[in-house]
Amino acid sequence: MRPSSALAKSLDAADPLAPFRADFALPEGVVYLNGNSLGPLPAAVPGVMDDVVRRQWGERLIRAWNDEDWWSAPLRVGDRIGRLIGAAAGQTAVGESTSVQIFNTLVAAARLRPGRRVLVTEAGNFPTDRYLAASAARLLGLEVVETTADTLAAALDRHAGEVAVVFYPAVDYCTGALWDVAGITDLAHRAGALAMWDLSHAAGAVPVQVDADGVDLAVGCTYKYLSGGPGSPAYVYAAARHQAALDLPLTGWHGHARPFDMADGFEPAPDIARTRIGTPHVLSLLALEAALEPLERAGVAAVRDKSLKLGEFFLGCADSMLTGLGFEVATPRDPLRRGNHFAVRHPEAHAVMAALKARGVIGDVRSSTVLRLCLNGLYVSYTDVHTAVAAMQEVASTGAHRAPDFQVREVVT
Ligand SMILES: Cc1ncc(COP(=O)(O)O)c(C=O)c1O
Ligand SMILES: Nc1c(O)cccc1C(=O)C[C@H](N)C(=O)O
Repeated sequence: MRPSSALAKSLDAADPLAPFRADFALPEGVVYLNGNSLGPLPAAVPGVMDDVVRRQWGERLIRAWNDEDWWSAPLRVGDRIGRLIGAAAGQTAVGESTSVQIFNTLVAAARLRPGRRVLVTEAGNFPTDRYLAASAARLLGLEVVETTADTLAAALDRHAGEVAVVFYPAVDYCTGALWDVAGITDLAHRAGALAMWDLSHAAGAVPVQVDADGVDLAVGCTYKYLSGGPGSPAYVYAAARHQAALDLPLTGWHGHARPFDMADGFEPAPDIARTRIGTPHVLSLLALEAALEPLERAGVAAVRDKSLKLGEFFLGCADSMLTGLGFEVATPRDPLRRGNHFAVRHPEAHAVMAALKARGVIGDVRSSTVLRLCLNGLYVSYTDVHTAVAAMQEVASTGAHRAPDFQVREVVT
């Protein structure tokens, strides 16, 4: 059937996840397709934060570390995120920023393979991942080799016996391509290397099975598909088999085996707690904890199923409404090879996105010509998708984006 607003309406009426939209405080008149950058505010979070700030902090004061169990929050919330990425309990902790966790975990990963001098990363990895891989390599005297999924096997052969870690993103932040976590992890292992993954664009969006896939280490941010809020703390996964040997460069007191002994020397906790560093960002951490509930209730598999259906509907709309208007879908069409956002090239992407935002359709732009549109099945509707594509058609066919207002590039794109 030809994609239309009527079809969108009927698909919405039959959508079992439609009620989950009410779990998010989305403003009226906004089509929010930027959950791959900042997930929307879950409706329950303001009430929880009011309690955390006024009662827990305001009234319980320092006692809240025990009474409200602030102390255990990094591992408690870690286990909840662990369930979303296929990790059994005791292997995931929350805290610090994604960048800090990437550096800390990557150095520790390389230290698990002493004598190996190569760190393999993915050429299109998010900039912070590449910058930090380069810095970790400088610190450890390693060489960084950038590969793509197509060139990885050859690079591992070329550097046989030398590769310490293969560090890949599960979903490409720009194109939305989904990498084969199990297959690449296996390749890394066959080369004697460890596999470390950045799950930022995958966790909560696509089914990830870190334990079943034999992943060694992983990190990810929580403000995208987990809706933890701007700057919410990242998570680190360390497979149980590696924890006792994990030599992390940032040895803060929260990762000590007995933090309140205030001992002279650092003795790492025997388990995942050693990945803790300093005092967690408690307010953000507790906002994140409250934010996870709708996704947990819906289940990642159901969200993924709907997101893929939204994707098919989007492709149908794009094929029938955007042809000849300068747009080109850059994300793989194969559902097995795409994550949860679409990359659509347009030579005037910044101006087009500015015009779309003026019409209430919010996405973002990367690599100057790529519009990113995130179709998160948890709260995006078929009608949203149709509205967005209709706005793209209207803007590009009328040249509305060429208005002077839309020629100014914003600081955050
Ligand atoms: C793949 C990936 N890694 C890391 C980050 C960000 O790291 P941080 O939260 O430290 O800014 C992002 C997004 O900003 C990302 O997309
Ligand atoms: N982390 C962000 C930020 O601090 C400001 C604005 C956007 C972001 C993002 O999350 C960008 C995102 N990781 C990306 O895929 O481009």
